[in-house]
Amino acid sequence: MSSPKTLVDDVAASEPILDIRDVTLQYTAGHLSILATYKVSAQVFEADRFVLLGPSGCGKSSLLKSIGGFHKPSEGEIRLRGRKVTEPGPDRMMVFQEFDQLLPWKTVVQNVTFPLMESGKVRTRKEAEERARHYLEKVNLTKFADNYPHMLSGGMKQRVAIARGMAMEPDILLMDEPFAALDALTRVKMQDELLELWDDTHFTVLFVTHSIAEAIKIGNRILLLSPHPGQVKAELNGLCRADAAGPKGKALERDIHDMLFADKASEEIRHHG
Ligand SMILES: Nc1ncnc2c1ncn2[C@@H]1O[C@H](COP(=O)(O)OP(=O)(O)OP(=O)(O)O)[C@@H](O)[C@H]1O
Repeated sequence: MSSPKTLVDDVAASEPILDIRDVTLQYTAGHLSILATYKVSAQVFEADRFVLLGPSGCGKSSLLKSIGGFHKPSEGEIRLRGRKVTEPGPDRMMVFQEFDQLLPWKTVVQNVTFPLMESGKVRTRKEAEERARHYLEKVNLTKFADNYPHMLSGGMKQRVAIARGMAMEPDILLMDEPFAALDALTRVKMQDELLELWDDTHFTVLFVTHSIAEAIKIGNRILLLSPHPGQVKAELNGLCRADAAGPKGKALERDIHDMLFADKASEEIRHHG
């Protein structure tokens, strides 16, 4: 009789969509060289809700920019479906924290159709419009399709950005603290909506946050990065959504907090000891 399959077997059996291999990211400012991440490795698989979690300045945004093709690693490489990432492309769509990521002179639906037409993802304007309206419906914005961005709340603008990203049907959606600038209630609502959207379409998403609670709520996997320069501290797999809001979620939150700040605590002990 064969032994039961484990999560590890499943992960090993499938090819990763995104393969981050020993990625070191560096900036140069004058004579100064700033290390943002050091030898970070991770693999993201189809339909993962993969969260990059770490304190401010640990290089989360830098890593996302590098995956987006905007920043070349000084060491290591990033592969998307086996191809080395060297430049931006429509196979990786980004959603940022800022509310000004929409084109203010275009309506909501035009903001979604614009990259579809520009990238040649669809052939006709009609096809682009149909696809845009389909995704706007998914984020509950049908009624606002013909409004301009300045007529929308922050949460609604983020929904448009999500619809725009999803309409491109990318290999992976890259989200850089997309809800961080929202008020607490809207943030919770948007997290719930994102999960509902995932239940509906099972898209692959890489989600950056520095909120432990948000990471636990959103992710089925979490990559924990150490403070600056970001290095992999731990990888948490097989997280269960049903546990996130209960006592198991709270215990995990405490464990993650301890893991993230263990170095700081031991440093403080060294300093004061
Ligand atoms: N364009 C840049 N030029 C020089 N240094 C930069 C640049 N962008 C980021 N850095 C530095 O790289 C390090 C990582 O920054 P990054 O913004 O990637 O971190 P982060 O984890 O996303 O932080 P936060 O959560 O605050 O957004 C920081 O020390 C930052 O000062």
